[in-house]
Amino acid sequence: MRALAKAQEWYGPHSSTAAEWPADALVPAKEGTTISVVLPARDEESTVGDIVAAIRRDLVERTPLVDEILVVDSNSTDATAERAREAGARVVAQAEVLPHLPPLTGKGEALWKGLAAATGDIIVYIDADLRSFGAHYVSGLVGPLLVNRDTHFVKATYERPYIGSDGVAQQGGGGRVTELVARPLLNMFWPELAGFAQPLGGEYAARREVLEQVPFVTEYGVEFGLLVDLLQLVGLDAMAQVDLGHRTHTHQSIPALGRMAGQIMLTAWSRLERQGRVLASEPPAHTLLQFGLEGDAGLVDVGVAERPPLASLVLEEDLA
Ligand SMILES: O=c1ccn([C@@H]2O[C@H](COP(=O)(O)OP(=O)(O)O[C@H]3O[C@H](CO)[C@@H](O)[C@H](O)[C@H]3O)[C@@H](O)[C@H]2O)c(=O)[nH]1
Ligand SMILES: O=C(O)[C@H](O)COP(=O)(O)O
Repeated sequence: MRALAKAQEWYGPHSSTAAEWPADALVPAKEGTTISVVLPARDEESTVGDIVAAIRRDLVERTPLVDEILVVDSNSTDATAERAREAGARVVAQAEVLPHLPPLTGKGEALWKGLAAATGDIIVYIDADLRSFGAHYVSGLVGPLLVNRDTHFVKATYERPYIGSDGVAQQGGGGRVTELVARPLLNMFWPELAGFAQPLGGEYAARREVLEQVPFVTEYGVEFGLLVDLLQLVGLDAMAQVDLGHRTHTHQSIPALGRMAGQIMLTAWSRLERQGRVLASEPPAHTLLQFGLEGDAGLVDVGVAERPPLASLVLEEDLA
């Protein structure tokens, strides 16, 4: 109960809206701090170009807030890399960053490789499948970091509709894994984080030095793992939330969300074990039996791997 009260106390002083952080007012606060926007992208040729072009136009050319736009091409089989490059991003292939390491897959891997390849002091992660992107997403997320040196991590919140195949938007219907899995788990085990309304959202910003000190779970466990690990590393008062308005993106199918849910549950389990809060007599299974519409069934692996804190790797390589 005390932790939940802490979340409630945190909410007011650590919440703001994007309108409070106009890009041009933030430029003087940079004082030499460099900002990289990193977009993980797997087969996002239809959206990535517009997002990159908007950042370039509004936050590089019109207002000099962003120093680098980096797209991590996550094994795309479409024209994602070309579209991103044409729009003005630097593009790196996920497998070609730190190529001496055995490659892993998934979104978390793309984010970790993006951190390794980007140069900025502040890293802003933005999903490349957004259909509602505006430059205020980036300025809103960096605002609290530029203005308050004690803030280390800023997470977005927004209204998330579900847009059906008929194009009709159902208000508040999006974020199904968020509502059915992630938020219940956080409220049960890390109630201090209950004030983060969109814990799974792909838009957040942080100082490089803190991101380099935490592990990155591969696949879709990455956002859940980062929230829990950063809470432990920097504490709730160094974390903030900014309302970016609304967010629409490409929805995944229910079976795909089932796999995402499994990855998030395994991430939560790994953190409970690491924090000494559960003692397992055997590890949880990481396979999921899923059924198709034709009654067909198949096993899928929802196990997640983990990259170590980037700083530990750099240190190891320096010592070698
Ligand atoms: O192997 C992958 C999978 C995804 N992505 C990219 O990551 C972003 C988000 O992925 P998406 O498949 O669209 O995820 P969502 O269904 O939108 O899942 C939500 O919930 C996930 C779990 O927390 C978060 O990782 C997502 O950012 C969040 O939008 C997109 O730009 C993808 O192209 C990769 O780069 N590599
Ligand atoms: O964040 C989530 O819960 C997942 O991305 C699913 O989102 P959706 O229900 O809007 O597709």
